[in-house]
Amino acid sequence: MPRYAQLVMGPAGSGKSTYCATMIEHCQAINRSVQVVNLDPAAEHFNYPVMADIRELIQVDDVMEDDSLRFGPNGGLVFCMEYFANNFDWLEESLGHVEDDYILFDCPGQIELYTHLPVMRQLVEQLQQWEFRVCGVFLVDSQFMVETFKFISGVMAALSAMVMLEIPQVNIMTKMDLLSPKAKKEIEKYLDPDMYSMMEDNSVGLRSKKFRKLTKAICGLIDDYSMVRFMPFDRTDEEGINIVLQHIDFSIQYGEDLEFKEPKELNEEPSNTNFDELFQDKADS
Ligand SMILES: Nc1nc2c(ncn2[C@@H]2O[C@H](COP(=O)(O)OP(=O)(O)OP(=O)(O)O)[C@@H](O)[C@H]2O)c(=O)[nH]1
Ligand SMILES: [Mg+2]
Repeated sequence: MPRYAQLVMGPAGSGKSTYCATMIEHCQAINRSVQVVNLDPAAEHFNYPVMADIRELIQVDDVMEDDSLRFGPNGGLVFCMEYFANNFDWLEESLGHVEDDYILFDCPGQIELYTHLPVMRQLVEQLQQWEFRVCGVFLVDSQFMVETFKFISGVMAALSAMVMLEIPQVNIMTKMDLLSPKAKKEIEKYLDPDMYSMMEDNSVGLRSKKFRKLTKAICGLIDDYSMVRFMPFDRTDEEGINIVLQHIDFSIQYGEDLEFKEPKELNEEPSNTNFDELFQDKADS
């Protein structure tokens, strides 16, 4: 039986932990069993129950306080993640093996983890060895996406992760609930954008010919990978959350091997099933 995982990635503060908490709530509501593993050794608090927490293995504060290491917060985090990569047996033990596992991994926000450090790739390979089908979920804050150049840099970050990890990836624009109706309209063109026309729109502001050429080359690269699509994520919109989840499920073929389960039978009748009486009461009043 395959197992399923979402690797929830994205820059600092993009909403990864909130995404995990929202997904868990949503899955509980639709009666689906999903667990979260916290992989952020610097996390202080999160609003979801965890199945496993990397801080049981190592914490950034301990690394920073260690006199022989003397790391700052970023170096400390990289050290923790490398330590984690050398101790995957801790994760194996924490995960156990439940049939049809579906696990969200809430990752740290340091962007270098997804662009050039090998840790996340090692994690993906390890998960695949444990029969997980892994989908990358890359989050970008919609607040930063309302201008073309910010958008391009967000896309480049998502693209680096995709090229580095070589797994299916779904890109998500978070915090849609914070946008004004005008900004919401504006952002629609960024969800499924045409990079070239987007560049043309802004080329008046480009400083030099060289800069314009470089931007054009970058837009071409993004277009070639055809991965510029973003899905909007509004944590207050259940239907939208469901669409995102279906999209991710589809990319890892979740549900194809599931066995049909009979719904649980109710043992006793609920107490207020005397509908005749109920309607009669209503009609009388
Ligand atoms: N209104 C709104 N706020 C959000 C949403 N997602 C996240 N936030 C807020 O954004 C801030 C950062 O969210 P987190 O979920 O902690 O982000 P993160 O990516 O886990 O952050 P790091 O783990 O520090 O990298 C918090 O104050 C959240 O309440 C959202 O969809 N809507
Ligand atoms: Mg977080």
